[in-house]
Amino acid sequence: MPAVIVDGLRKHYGPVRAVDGVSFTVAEGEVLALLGPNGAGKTTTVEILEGHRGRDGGTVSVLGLDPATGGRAYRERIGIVLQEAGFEEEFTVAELVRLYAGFYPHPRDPGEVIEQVGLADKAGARVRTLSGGQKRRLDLALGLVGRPELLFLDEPTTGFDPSARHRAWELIEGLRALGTTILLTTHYMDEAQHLADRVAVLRAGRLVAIGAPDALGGDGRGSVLSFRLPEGTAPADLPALTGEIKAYGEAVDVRTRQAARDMHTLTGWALERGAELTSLTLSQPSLEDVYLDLVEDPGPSAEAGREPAAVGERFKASSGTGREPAVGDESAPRRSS
Ligand SMILES: Nc1ncnc2c1ncn2[C@@H]1O[C@H](COP(=O)(O)OP(=O)(O)OP(=O)(O)O)[C@@H](O)[C@H]1O
Repeated sequence: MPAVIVDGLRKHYGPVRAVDGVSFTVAEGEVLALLGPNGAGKTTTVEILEGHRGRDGGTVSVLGLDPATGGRAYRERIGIVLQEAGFEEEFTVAELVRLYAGFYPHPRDPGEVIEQVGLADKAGARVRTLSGGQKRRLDLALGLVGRPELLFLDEPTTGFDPSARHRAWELIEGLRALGTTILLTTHYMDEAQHLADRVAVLRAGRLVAIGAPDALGGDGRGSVLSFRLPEGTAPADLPALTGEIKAYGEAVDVRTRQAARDMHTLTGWALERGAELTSLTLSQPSLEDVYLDLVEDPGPSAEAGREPAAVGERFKASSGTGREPAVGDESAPRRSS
């Protein structure tokens, strides 16, 4: 049985359809990354799964329980790392991690967790003296200490320096290796690519694609033909290609589904001119390219009533709106924002 089953989930705030009929599953031990622009509905979805927001429709099962009614038994089995945690500032790091450990029946060793997140030298420091990135690491420690079966990570490395980010990734990979199911939100495509077994892309409250990071978009992704313009030529001089041409100064990218044909046209054109095509490469679009296609493409009218794109389909989306979330206030253990 999947660790998470979400079916037809809906949450509306007046006219705003924050989550508008979203369905997906997360397998036991899987890492799923929820992606989407600001206001797409990621936090709302995650907070419903955490049991911190109510829903207006649909069914949700997490670890076999309904988060809305699972109570303490449910909260003891999950870990939550929030985007912006409010801390008990006068505690020391060690005191706070120990305090949280006390909320759970089978906690990890607080000292070990502090070490794992790289705060050993700050164990005795008061929380208010920590830097922003160090507070985020403390967040992570508090999410881990209860030995959760399922961990929710809301933008877990925002504000981390590059080495702290890699350390956090290693930590998350370690948890995955131990069989922890992880649902994370992130705006970093490299993070999703690195950590996630699958990514789900939300846009304006709807799921527009779900699949492995390398397969998102499937055959529909096409290829990217990249080269530098030969000297003395402009993009306007290029021959007609089947793919879409984008020039960035002298660098040109062609997104194409007919790579052989476009490559042939292009190299023929260069040969005729006695020109060289330097840095000519053929590659797959990055997760970021595919993501931007998904969230930037046409207006909302194009997606009404659409099902999430199966891998291999063309999918469309446009960006969501900004948000001012009012975080639900039910239930401990959870820090207030
Ligand atoms: N408590 C609330 N009251 C009213 N509208 C809300 C509330 N919470 C969220 N919304 C709206 O719901 C939509 C989805 O917001 P949500 O916070 O889920 O987006 P998100 O994908 O997490 O965004 P971000 O990347 O900025 O964190 C937005 O339009 C937001 O303004």
